Amino acid sequence: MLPSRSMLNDIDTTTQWLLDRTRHRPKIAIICGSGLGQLAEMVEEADVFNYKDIPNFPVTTVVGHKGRLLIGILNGKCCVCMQGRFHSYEGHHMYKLTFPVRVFAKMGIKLMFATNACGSLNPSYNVGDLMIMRDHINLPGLTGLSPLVGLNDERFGARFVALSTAYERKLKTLAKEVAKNLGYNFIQEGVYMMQFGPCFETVAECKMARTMGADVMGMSTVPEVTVARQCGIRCFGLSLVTNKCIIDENTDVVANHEEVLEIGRMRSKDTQNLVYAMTGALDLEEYGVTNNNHEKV
Ligand SMILES: O=P(O)(O)O[C@H]1O[C@H](CO)[C@@H](O)[C@H]1O
Ligand code: HPA
Repeated sequence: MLPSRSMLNDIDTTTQWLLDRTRHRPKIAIICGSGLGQLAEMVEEADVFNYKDIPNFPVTTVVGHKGRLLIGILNGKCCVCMQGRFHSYEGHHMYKLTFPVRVFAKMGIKLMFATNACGSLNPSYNVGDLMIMRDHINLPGLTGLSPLVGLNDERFGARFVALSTAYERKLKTLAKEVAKNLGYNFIQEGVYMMQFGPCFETVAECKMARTMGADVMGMSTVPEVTVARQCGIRCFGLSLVTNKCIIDENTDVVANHEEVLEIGRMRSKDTQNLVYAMTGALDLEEYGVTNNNHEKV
């Protein structure tokens, strides 16, 4: 279903509903990927909302995605954190699965950190590596499935959105500095390819993706970043390599979601520490935040 005028009005309703129920005024949004939900537990003084209680919010159906929104303080910065995201393969229209991002824009969010689990295509990557997203390839988008298809509400941004600057350069640099200070020797920087899911890729698809320039494959993040960029939100993407994509027809090893969650748990603390340190190091004034009050006035 394409967005209608009334669906666009739902954004205002949901934003106001949340702002009426929290004293916080977040400037940073964080989205937790599969198995990475523990990140949300670091948010202090949190007002917590179950997705099912938030008007117009979709609900999560995937194991490893808890379905809670937390609004509070992370390392001195006011954040909203999605403990669990929505995926197109769950049956959500791209417009609906990115609904929270538009709500965030209305709330005044300036920066978005999106995390995800992914399979690696790049032979030099290892399971457990964290990849800073340099860029993405939007396979569904290139074949006509974009969250920006349909009615465009100019309040959120332009009809035609430039994505050559999808991932903020300053945030990539900051991530590398912070990772170095933390002594991480498992940091990569590369290109994430989104496929629609929910099937893991065939061998031929992996070979195609590698040829096209992808370092990792996943089934999320790109719609959220697309909408965030339309709204002028600066984005940072972090992918945890939870498995290697299978590029050999003669093996019986197969990808599976349990392994994805297990590696997520294994790297949970390291991912948390990186996001925590980055958040603390951010100078929000550089991102147009002049009033850094945490609370409503
Ligand atoms: O992208 P996130 O939400 O981290 O989840 C990844 O893990 C799931 C597959 O195991 C897929 O949903 C894939 O996109
Ligand atoms: N492919 C697609 N999505 C994924 C993978 C994968 O191998 N691992 C985790 N999410």
